[in-house]
Amino acid sequence: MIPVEEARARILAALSPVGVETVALSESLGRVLAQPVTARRLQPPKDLSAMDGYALRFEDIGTLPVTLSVIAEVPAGGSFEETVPAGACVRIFTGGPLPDGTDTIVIQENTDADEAAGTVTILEGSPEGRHVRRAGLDFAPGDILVDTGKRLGARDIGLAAAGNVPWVTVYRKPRVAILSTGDEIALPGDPIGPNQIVSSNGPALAAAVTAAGGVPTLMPIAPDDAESLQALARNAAGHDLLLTTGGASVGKHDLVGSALAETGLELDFWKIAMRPGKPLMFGSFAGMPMLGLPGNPVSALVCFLLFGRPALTRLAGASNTGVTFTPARLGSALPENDRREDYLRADLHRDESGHLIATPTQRQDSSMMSTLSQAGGLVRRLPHAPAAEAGATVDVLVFPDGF
Ligand SMILES: Nc1nc2c(c(=O)[nH]1)N[C@H]1C(S)=C(S)[C@@H](COP(=O)(O)OP(=O)(O)OC[C@H]3O[C@@H](n4cnc5c(N)ncnc54)[C@H](O)[C@@H]3O)O[C@H]1N2
Ligand code: MOO
Repeated sequence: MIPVEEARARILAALSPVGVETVALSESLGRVLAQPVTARRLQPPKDLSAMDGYALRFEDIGTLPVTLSVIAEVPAGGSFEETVPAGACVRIFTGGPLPDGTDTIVIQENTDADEAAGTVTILEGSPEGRHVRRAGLDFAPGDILVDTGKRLGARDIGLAAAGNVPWVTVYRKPRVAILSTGDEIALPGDPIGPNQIVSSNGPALAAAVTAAGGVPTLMPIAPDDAESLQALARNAAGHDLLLTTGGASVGKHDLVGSALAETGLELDFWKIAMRPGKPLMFGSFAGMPMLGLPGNPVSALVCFLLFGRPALTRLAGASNTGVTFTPARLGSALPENDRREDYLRADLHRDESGHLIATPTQRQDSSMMSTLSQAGGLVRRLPHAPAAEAGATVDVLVFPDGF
């Protein structure tokens, strides 16, 4: 059994990002940048007014009140191409470019306009340069707006758009084959015998892959015979990752490791010091990295979260392949831990003072999907962690969106 951190490091070390493609910015949400987005314009393109008011020469408002003639009107997108002389100003609106000669904005609330006379009286002044957004305040042509390895969110898409970038080069989405194994497994909705189990692993993993930015292929369920298993696994060739579930343990019917080894599986490791998830295996098969998840549904999904998701992140070219933990206070006491690293399903809530409280579920059986679905995250207990009282600080892996 190898430690959890070592298992993840070995998986990540064996993977490299998939190829790239260029997509319209409007289609790029959640995609990972393979080339930086660089600005194609100066933003703002000119010195602009940040307020509705009057653009004037600061030197004209040394003594107040003062009446200036209003010689033009400049809305956002408009312009006044002449130089504003001393004693004059222009009516300007938020986003309007400052004409030459002006350097300061006085907001309209601090003025008294006489439209018939074409004048405005400045009642209250502004410091020099007030309410002016300088050209290039946000960015200049050639500036890197969003860097390689970032998963694009709405804010990044807005920034790229502001930089006049309509296309972006991103990694293509990793393709993941999902092969559930076991004679007892049936697909949801299929005719089902009294001793059969409905495959929760396939649909759950497909959803988890999609939520993590991959494209899942649900393969047919492999029965517990070596030949069918080998044939179905070979059919997955061409995917960027093969996920299997079940058949990973030591029982007579646990064939995944042995059957695939006969047809070229090169195993990197099998068995990790973790609960749930001990029989996890990792290797390469038919040119694909292969992650063999345990059959127990909670074990399969927890292993996906801790190893499959970082693997997908690496394949997708994203830089944040780590697993992030949040400190929380234990809602109930825990006994000391043995040599396996534990991941306990836990209810998460905030107390009146805003502290995150994590209360491990009473029953942690790795077949129980109900407790996994109801939990908010996993409490991590390191190997040999001492007994902990309620209120002690623990690390929690909060379930990500879509998981
Ligand atoms: N003697 C030992 N027995 C077991 C050990 C061990 O170390 N020594 N490890 C246990 C642990 S821990 C786990 S986890 C399981 C993992 O076993 P397998 O990966 O071989 O999984 P299976 O035996 O095929 O199935 C286990 C369990 O999960 C159900 N299952 C399988 N596939 C699905 C699916 N697609 N959807 C829903 N449920 C599924 C299956 O019916 C079994 O009940 O081994 C322990 N045993
Ligand atoms: O590690 Mo198994 O995953 O405990 O059920």
